[in-house]
Parts: sequence; structure tokens; C-alpha cells
Amino acid sequence: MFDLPKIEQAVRMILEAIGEDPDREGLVETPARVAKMYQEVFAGLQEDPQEHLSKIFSEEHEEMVLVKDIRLYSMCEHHLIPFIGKAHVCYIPRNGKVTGLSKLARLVNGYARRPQLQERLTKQIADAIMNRLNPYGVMVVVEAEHLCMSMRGVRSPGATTVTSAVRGIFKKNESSRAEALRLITKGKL
Ligand SMILES: Nc1nc2c(ncn2[C@@H]2O[C@H](COP(=O)(O)OP(=O)(O)OP(=O)(O)O)[C@@H](O)[C@H]2O)c(=O)[nH]1
Ligand SMILES: [Zn+2]
Repeated sequence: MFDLPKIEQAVRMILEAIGEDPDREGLVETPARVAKMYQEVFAGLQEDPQEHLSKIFSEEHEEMVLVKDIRLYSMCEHHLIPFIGKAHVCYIPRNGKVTGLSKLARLVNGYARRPQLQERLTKQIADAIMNRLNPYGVMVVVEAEHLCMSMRGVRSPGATTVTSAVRGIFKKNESSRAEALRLITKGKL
């Protein structure tokens, strides 16, 4: 359930509280705009992102699949301002169970579009894939810049936070992990 009028009310209160006039021409439609924006930015709360993995098809490929540089926009749950970055999602299918590549990007976005922590986001993506595809292993790397660290607070623009979640064979097998990392960082170093 998404309560647009309640957000409008709240945004109007924030505008008043910062000493603005919510009735001036430029701001009069702002509460409604912000409410609609939040509906979009937090749309992940209205879905179970794992559902994107319910369509599985069969392909005899038991080698690494990596979708890298999946753009993500999420909202830091501490300050409600964005963190922006990329996810790299890698898995090794088992018993020919693969998913559509776009579904991995949908999965990332489903978990990103909600108040989030980067660590939790990374873990949720990996666990969803383990759950639905039962692959030999999953490795997810997320790199992001947190605006709460750039535009306010410590004001450390350009700092990148990197998190990873490693499951199954990637945990046990150092060479699989190294191979995935090599492919993720290829062209970057
Ligand atoms: N671990 C983790 N921390 C985060 C994430 N996003 C924001 N933070 C941190 O959450 C912390 C919240 O710290 P608090 O001391 O409660 O809040 P604050 O006074 O606004 O902190 P400063 O940002 O240091 O000014 C900050 O250190 C943020 O950098 C995240 O995705 N993961
Ligand atoms: Zn923050």
C-alpha cells in the first residue's frame, strides 16, 4: 500500500519546517511531485524481486554467467538520499537452470528501489539467486557512491564502497572466485 496523500502532507510540512513557503508558485506542486517520485523510487517495496526469477529455462551451460555494470540507484535508509553505483552478478548454473539476463537486472533494481543498506542489497541479490536457481555458486559485487558521504556529513566525494556476497562454489574455490573477479575488473585496472 502506497499512501500518496500522506507523503504530500509530510513534504508540505518539511517545506514549512525549513522556512519555505509551500504555497509559492514554484513549490505548490512539489509535494505531489515528490510523492509520485517516492512511489517510483521505492517501488521495490511493492514487489517480491525473487519473482523475476520464476521463469527459468533450460540450457546445458554449467559455466560462469556474469552480467556486469548493472546500473543501480538506491536510497540510503539512514538519510533517505541516493547511493548510486553498479552491481556485477555472477553465477554458475546447475542442472541447466538459467534465467533471462534481463531478470538479473530486474532483481537488482527490485532490491535497490527501497530504503536500503549496501551490504543488505548485496546479500539479498545473492540469496535470491541461490534460492530460485540453486546454482553451483553466486558472486555479487556492488560498488557505489553514497551521497550521504559526498554532499553532507564527512563530505568525501568520490569515495566508493565495494561490497560482495559469495555463495556456494565461489566460497570454497579460490580459482573460481579469482576468475569471476578478473572478469568483473577486466578493462578497469
Ligand atoms: N554500513 C553502511 N553504512 C552506511 C550505508 N549508508 C550510509 N551508511 C552510514 O551510516 C552511518 C550513520 O551514522 P550516524 O552516526 O547514525 O549518522 P550521522 O550522524 O548522519 O553520520 P555521518 O554520516 O557520519 O554524519 C554513517 O556512517 C553512514 O556513512 C550503507 O549502505 N552501509
Ligand atoms: Zn546515508
